[in-house]
Amino acid sequence: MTVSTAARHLARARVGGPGWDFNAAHTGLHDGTFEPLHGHTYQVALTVWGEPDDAGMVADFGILKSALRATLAPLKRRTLLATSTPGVLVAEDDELVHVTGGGAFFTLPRRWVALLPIASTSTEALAGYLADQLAVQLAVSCPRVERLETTITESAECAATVEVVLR
Ligand SMILES: Nc1nc2c(c(=O)[nH]1)N=C([C@H](O)[C@H](O)COP(=O)(O)OP(=O)(O)OP(=O)(O)O)CN2
Repeated sequence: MTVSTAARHLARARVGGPGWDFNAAHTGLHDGTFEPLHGHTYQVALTVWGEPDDAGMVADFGILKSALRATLAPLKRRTLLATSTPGVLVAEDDELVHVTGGGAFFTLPRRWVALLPIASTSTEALAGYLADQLAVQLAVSCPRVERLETTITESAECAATVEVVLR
């Protein structure tokens, strides 16, 4: 006997996880003060939801991995600096980036830095940055994706997840 159902299937596809690591430095802001600059080996994952197509896919894993890889590439082995932190001035010239505020003043070579238009480099903020970048890309390349979620794991015990609803 064949059992059929008219229920709409919302499928979830996931890429990333173990093996999707990148190293970066950052400094979190705690009570308005920068903590010392330090590094993490961040691990990332991307999950998408949507109704599968006739081939049974919500989005091709290959396209999802390419989008995730492209989004991570500018962050790898860089110092991640937020450019929209209240009370912190980030100024750049061709060679250098100068950061003033949060109880610190430091200068780094421009090529070592990824400037991110976010308010902090907390794990949550970084997950939100990735989610926003991926939402823009997947809205074009994966039109069946209705919702996405990025997770960044900064250590065995600390991770953050941000969700974006596309439509
Ligand atoms: N919700 C969040 N909390 C904290 C974040 C964050 O991004 N989101 N970040 C930090 C620090 O910047 C740091 O990266 C991690 O701190 P912590 O886990 O406390 O790590 P430590 O090694 O310093 O602490 P141990 O107690 O030795 O594990 C803090 N909080």
